[in-house]
Amino acid sequence: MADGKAARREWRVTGMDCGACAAKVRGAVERLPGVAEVDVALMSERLRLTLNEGETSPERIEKAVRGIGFGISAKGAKAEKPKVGFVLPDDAMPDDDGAGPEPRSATDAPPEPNWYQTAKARLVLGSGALLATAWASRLVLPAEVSHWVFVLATLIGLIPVARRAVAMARVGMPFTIEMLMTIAASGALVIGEPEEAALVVFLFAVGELLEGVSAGKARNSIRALTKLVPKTARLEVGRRTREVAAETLRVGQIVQVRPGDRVPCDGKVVSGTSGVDESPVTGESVPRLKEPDAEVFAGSINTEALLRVRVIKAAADNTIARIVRLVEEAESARAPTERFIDRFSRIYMPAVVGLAVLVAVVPPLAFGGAWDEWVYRALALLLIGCPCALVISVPASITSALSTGARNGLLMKGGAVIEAAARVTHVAFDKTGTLTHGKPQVTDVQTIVGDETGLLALAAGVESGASHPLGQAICRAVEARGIDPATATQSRALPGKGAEAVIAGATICVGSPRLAAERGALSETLRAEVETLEAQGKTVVIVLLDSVAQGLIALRDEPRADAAEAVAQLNALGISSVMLTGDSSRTAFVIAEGLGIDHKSELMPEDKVAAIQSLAAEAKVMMIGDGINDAPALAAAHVGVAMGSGTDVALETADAAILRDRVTDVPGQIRLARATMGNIRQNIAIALGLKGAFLVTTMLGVTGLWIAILADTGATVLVTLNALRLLFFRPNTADGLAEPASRPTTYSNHSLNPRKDTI
Ligand SMILES: Nc1ncnc2c1ncn2[C@@H]1O[C@H](COP(=O)(O)OP(=O)(O)OP(=O)(O)O)[C@@H](O)[C@H]1O
Ligand SMILES: [Zn+2]
Repeated sequence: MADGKAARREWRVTGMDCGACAAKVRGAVERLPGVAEVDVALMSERLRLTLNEGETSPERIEKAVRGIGFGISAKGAKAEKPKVGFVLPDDAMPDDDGAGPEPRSATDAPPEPNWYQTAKARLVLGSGALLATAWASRLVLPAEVSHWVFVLATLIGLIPVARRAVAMARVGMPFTIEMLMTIAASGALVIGEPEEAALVVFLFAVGELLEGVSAGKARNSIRALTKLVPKTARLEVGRRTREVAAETLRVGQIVQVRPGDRVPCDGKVVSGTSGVDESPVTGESVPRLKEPDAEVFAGSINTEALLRVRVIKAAADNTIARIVRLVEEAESARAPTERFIDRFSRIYMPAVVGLAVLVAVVPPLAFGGAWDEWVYRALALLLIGCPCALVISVPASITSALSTGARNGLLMKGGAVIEAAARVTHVAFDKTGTLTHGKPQVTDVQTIVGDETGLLALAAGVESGASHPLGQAICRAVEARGIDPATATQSRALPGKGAEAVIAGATICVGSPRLAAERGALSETLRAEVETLEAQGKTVVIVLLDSVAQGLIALRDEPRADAAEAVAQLNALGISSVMLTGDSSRTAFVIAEGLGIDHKSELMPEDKVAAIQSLAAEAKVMMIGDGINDAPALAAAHVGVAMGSGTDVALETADAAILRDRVTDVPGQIRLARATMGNIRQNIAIALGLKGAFLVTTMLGVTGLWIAILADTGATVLVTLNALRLLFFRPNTADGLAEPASRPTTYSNHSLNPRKDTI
């Protein structure tokens, strides 16, 4: 076994355009001894692995990656350029990382170079120019001379490809696209078809270039987000302000944001009131009113008045940086379909090579066919076998979808999550903070023993410091009435039931009617009172002193304005929804009726997990919660979605997140996922369809070599363009790109909450 210690290492890898490239990088290093947990991220151009340096040196890793044609540099060093071919002297390579040291994180990685500045573009231009020269030479020069110009054009395009093919064969990947190309083009030279060979090589280079364009587009549209954070900030120093680099801001410092400026950091408003447009972070373009104590995000725009903001996050941890990092990481999490296609191409490529050998050899030997003709057809078959379009079909769509999602405040952690979300049949909502605002208001106070002030002081004493929304609401109401909370000791939460503390030697408990009943404190009159309030959709808590009811407090948490609309939209998508709550069944019933949703009530926290598990056993379940209290339930669902505004959301705990406080983003996310899967299906159909058609025409001898590669390049173009359509998908309009809109079905809509149209 390994001696020495294994350490996690990270490099930046340049020149990767598609899933196939990433797979090559992975393949090249995976087989080296002492290498484990290889993770290649295409969008963030990152290679991470665990390395036992006793067995393989970091230099060996770098050499392996360079050998197959990519640039690699250890994090912290200057990135180096991918080596593509000898047409391109090193100094002609795009200087894509500017001067200076490697950026600290992926989020401030250099901008994507324009497609025409890339090495691949130069290769296309170079071999295209030679091809044109060769054609022109045919008009003026003798045939033998122009023959050699075509040979030269072929070699110039082919040599870099062949070198990569050999390097990959040496690390155990003999059946690559590059190898197919190399065999086909050199075979064409051997049988005396240099013109076709040159054209094939040229078209292949065009195809590679186009892949790069698609990857760059999606990468850019994510990175554009980080550009929204201003470079400088107006830092308060004493009574003056000084312009400093936004990156250097430290937590606790105060910055001034003038109207029209972008906020330079995640922070808390210290003074000033102004509308702030948060669209870069949440996708929500209606400005939000920010008052002292409100949180603001880096990148949002102050629209009205001067705000003074205290920095609460360092630049690298601000919400926008976290979103970009998440999306970049999501992109390296591969979808099941993608893995299937990988496996498929692994069988498919050797199969194509085998078939090509048979086609070349069997007809001439067995049936006396002409060698020339059948070798030619075999070479064409090799090119048809080129799985470029197929290989990029899934990642191209997923990358576009992740990008569109991020711009609309919908985050999904990778292809697997998108696939699962597209298949969801049931959505379970947590009630508090998800379907409702999560800010309950005290509506009624009734006493049994003593007066209202005394009752509220006891309740607030127990709840002070409580994190439960009901507890906080009680404290707020008590403070608003100018009542001092009683001094409590030994406070503790009774999860799913209430809270308890000791006040003046007595045990005071604030909790659900069920808890009161368990302690034998729920009299008939009290029960009737509770039922009346619950029938109005209110949550009732009872204050107990040593198990004797002192009175009750009723609170009401308003459903979000678009909650009913969201349920209706889910219905229209053919998805059933259910509300899960710890609240009493009567309260839950009233609220659920208003929203047109099923419900399960009086659930203890562990019951919620069990409810999800039993649902998940027979259906595809998405669970929506706040991501903090609901982490176990979110984890039990097929897709766990955290919902909340910006920094509130526990982005890291869920599979997906919704950054706006909009319930209708739940159907929006499902629509985006379905559109993405539809797009992927179209791409696979395009790729395989074109291959199939040209397989037939090639075998019949109707089409030849360059048509075969043109079909592959053409399919790559179509697949790329089709995937880019997803960048324009609007998740919140019912008629998506790929999925037909269906009529909203009617649902029962009772008294309490008439459905409001918010769209
Ligand atoms: N701190 C508390 N103070 C008073 N009552 C509480 C407290 N915590 C829980 N309860 C009581 O227990 C019930 C269930 O609480 P739980 O936290 O499981 O659900 P919830 O968060 O209120 O609602 P949901 O399940 O919809 O998010 C509440 O309705 C309330 O009656
Ligand atoms: Zn590629």
